[in-house]
Amino acid sequence: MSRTSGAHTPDTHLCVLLQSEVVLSAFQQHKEVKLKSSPADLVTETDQRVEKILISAIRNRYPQHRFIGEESVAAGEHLELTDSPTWIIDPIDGTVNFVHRFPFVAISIAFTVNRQTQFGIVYSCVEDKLFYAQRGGGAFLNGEPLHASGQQDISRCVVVTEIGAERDDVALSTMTSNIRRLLQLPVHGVRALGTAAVDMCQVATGGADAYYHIGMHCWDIAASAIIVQEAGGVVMDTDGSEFDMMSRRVIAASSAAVADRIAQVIQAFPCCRDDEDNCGCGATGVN
Ligand SMILES: O=P(O)(O)OC(CO)CO
Ligand SMILES: [Mg+2]
Ligand SMILES: [Mg+2]
Repeated sequence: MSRTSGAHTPDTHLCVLLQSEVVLSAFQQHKEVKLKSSPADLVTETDQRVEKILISAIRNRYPQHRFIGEESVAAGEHLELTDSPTWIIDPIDGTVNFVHRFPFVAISIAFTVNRQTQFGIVYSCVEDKLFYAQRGGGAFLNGEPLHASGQQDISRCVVVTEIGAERDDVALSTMTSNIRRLLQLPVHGVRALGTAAVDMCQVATGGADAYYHIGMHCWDIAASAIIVQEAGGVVMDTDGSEFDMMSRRVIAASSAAVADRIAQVIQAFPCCRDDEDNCGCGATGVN
């Protein structure tokens, strides 16, 4: 990468580790909680603060770069992924966990050029686990190489998913029936940690064999998607097509066989793309 469009993971690691101190020091404290799109979509002052500090630190160093940040978008900023160098930031992935002190919360940062992710960093703050991957350079956890399990047989898989923040009937019945369909295959188990970024990183470690979800946003999944790919896993859309971080649909798996099988089994529900304001499907674009 060139000096002007490029950015380097060590700089960003440092930035993320510094901000994790902010997250950890607030973790045990009482938090003022506000609702966003649903009673289960929460934001705290720490989410907003961490995002502001990260963007200002990165902008200082790379003034030409663009940003897509969860809390900036929630505050009304237009969400658009262009060919320009862009940082996609989730300041706290797992805000519900953070509010309840359930110990899985992460800072997630992806960097894209020409809409292609160049590197991704997920720092699981309480666990003190730094996951990262650079395109073509492999995936690592605290400096040690990561490898997906390579499992090919869906009936021997641990599958991770999330309940999500949607509470409408169609989303809830589709989500629960998808879990039921997988359990009936059967799979070995279905898990949910409350943070999509850390869920997907479990696939990169081989601790889980697959993750799927409909309704996450680009900031939840962009960094962990490249971490899964660089660990030898497969990332695709839930309809079996190529992964598109704006589609809000993702399967991350240990192998193409497992990803394909999950795509065959699960059903989708209407969900506006991240980069489409009014798609007309009746579901909200930002939640
Ligand atoms: O806590 P956040 O950033 O809203 O993300 C959630 C999405 O439901 C977990 O991945
Ligand atoms: Mg998130
Ligand atoms: Mg968040």
